[in-house]
This record gives sequence, C-alpha cells and structure tokens, in this order.
Amino acid sequence: MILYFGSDHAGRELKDILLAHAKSKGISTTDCGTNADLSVDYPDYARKVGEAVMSTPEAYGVLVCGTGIGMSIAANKIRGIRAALVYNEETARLAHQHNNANIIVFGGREMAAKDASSWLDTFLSAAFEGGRHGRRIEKIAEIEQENHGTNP
Ligand SMILES: O=C(CO)[C@H](O)[C@H](O)[C@H](O)COP(=O)(O)O
Repeated sequence: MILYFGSDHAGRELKDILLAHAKSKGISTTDCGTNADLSVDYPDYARKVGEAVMSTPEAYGVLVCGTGIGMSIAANKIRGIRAALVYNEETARLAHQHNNANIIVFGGREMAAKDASSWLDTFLSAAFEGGRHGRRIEKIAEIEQENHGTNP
C-alpha cells in the first residue's frame, strides 16, 4: 500500500502531521504538496493526489484543506475517485467498509490532529464489505458515465 498526501495552505500543517504519522507506522508515502506557506488552490492538489491514486495499484489518498469540503468536491470529479470527508471514528470506518473510499479527506481548520491521526488508522485498517455496498458503488460508476446536462 502507498499513501499519497496533498493539501492546500489551510491543510498543510495537518497534512504534514498525518504524513509523519503514516511514516512512523512504516507505510509508504508520497507528499504531493503543498510545502510552502503561500496561499494555493486546493483543486491543484486534489488533482495531483487523485490522478496518482488512479494510476497506482493499492494506493490511497489523504487530502486536507480548511474544511475538507473543497478537496472532497474537487477529488470526486476524477473518474474512479471516491473521496470521503470524515469527522469521527465511525465515518472513517464506514468510508472504507461501505463506500470503498480511495481518498480520505480532513478539514485542517476543523479537527484536532490527534483525532484525525486516529481516524486515518481506522480508515486504513477497515476493509470494504462488498455485497449490497458493491452494488451501490457500481451505481455511482454508472452516474459518472452519464451526461447530466447543465445547471442553468
Ligand atoms: O475549499 C475550502 C472550503 O471548502 C477549503 O477549506 C480551503 O482551504 C479554504 O477555502 C481556503 O481559504 P483561504 O481563505 O484562502 O485560506
């Protein structure tokens, strides 16, 4: 397993803490940035991590922005990405067990690093349950393939 990490400026501190936490557990990691104090745009990092996850076997992504919302919206535009913003132990576990999320998202301005580190562990140690959840994932993939027009 490899974990790709990305954040904007608002998520950088938590991203770096989670990255160090994963490394301390012996997990292979790649830091896709940001690594400067400058204000940056979260879709650039959602794209980097999302594309890396989609092109690497057994890869997961970890994305952090201020709330986690922008990163979730952006990453979920990439076909095949299921990015889940989590906010407690149960959502972290179910994101994997039920949604087969391949990116876990955190809000750097909204949650404590100690909690987020524990939620990352919970997410990684859970397994997709398949069954009825597999059917629902397939329906999500069908939605991705359709043309839904515009919102005038
Ligand atoms: O997109 C977001 C909100 O959903 C992220 O939280 C961003 O990190 C945030 O908008 C950045 O805000 P800033 O005022 O540019 O620091």
